[in-house]
Amino acid sequence: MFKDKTLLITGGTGSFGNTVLKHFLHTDIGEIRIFSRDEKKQDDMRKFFNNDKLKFYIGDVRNLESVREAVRGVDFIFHAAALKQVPSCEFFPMEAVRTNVLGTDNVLTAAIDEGVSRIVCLSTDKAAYPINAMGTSKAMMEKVIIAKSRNVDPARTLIACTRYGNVMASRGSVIPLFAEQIRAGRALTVTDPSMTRFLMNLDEAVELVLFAFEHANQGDLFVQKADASTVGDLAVAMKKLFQSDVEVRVIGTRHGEKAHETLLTREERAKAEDLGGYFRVPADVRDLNYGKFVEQGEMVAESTEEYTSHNTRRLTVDEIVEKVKSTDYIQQLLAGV
Ligand SMILES: O=c1ccn([C@@H]2O[C@H](COP(=O)(O)OP(=O)(O)O[C@H]3O[C@H](CO)[C@H](O)[C@H](O)[C@H]3O)[C@@H](O)[C@H]2O)c(=O)[nH]1
Repeated sequence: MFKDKTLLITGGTGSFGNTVLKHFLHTDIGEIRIFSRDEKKQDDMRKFFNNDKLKFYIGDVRNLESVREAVRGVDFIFHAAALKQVPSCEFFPMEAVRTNVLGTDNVLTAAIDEGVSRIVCLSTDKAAYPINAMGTSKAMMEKVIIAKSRNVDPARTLIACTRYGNVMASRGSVIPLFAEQIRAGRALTVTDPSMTRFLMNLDEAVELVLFAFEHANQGDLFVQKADASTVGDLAVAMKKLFQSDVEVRVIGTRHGEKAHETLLTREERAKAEDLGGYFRVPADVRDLNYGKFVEQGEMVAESTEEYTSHNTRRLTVDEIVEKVKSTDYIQQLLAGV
């Protein structure tokens, strides 16, 4: 599907963008455009990949004109640009609104006007039953996606969404933090040992986007089934991996944190289609006129449980060690790079 096509990745200098390039740059794809705000990161990538298929656009999803320029002539978009750190969004919620909600609206507006044929947007488990500003802004982003998708012909522009769990070793996340603490011989700062998170690696995150890309109907939301771990077990696994005997110190939860994450709400799971490794949640395509449902009776959702990091399969400490060890970040640390 990608032969000779042009793919735009918003927020493309992040770990997701880099992993997509690892998978795609040497295929028969025509061009990959990286759109982001940071000229330094773009320059590093330009030098690192040194490939004519790769083009760079400086801009900000908050600025529609800059998005329009990058979208011109594009066939497909992976929309990854976001503010995604939970604590910082708690302090600057309007910044999350500007990037995650208004920015997504800009990307979709430009894409629809330009007739981009497929767009996959990246969301997070924190958007399901959100309690923090980051999750709330991503929940609104999902609503913008579905509302936009209702008014566009899928044969011209198809829009889908994916929801991730925690991507292991992503920038600013707990695994690099624990690794640094171990290297410095300091105690591991565990917020709450019983807190759970879905653990995904970057390749799985890209697989999820590609699965959505291939299988989506208009407005669909996709999640990948994933295993989870407690933070306490993650700390034990990191100590085991680095053969360290540093202490573990419990510091209490941070701003806006949930004990457990939800990949599918109960309502979504009731209508989700089980596709083996993935769930597809179709968009609610009813219009605003509920009269016909009242007259003809309404389908009642089955009583299904939500899909959370608490009720999914729990990894053992040894499984966490293996999973964490598979990340490039840890491989490089172990190799002393
Ligand atoms: O010093 C710390 C920091 C974090 N944690 C715990 O480790 C787990 C993971 O924390 P991260 O900061 O790595 O991740 P979050 O769950 O807060 O959010 C992360 O996952 C999101 C997706 O769900 C987004 O990708 C977001 O960018 C990323 O920060 C949490 O239970 C947290 O409480 C600790 O125990 N000690």
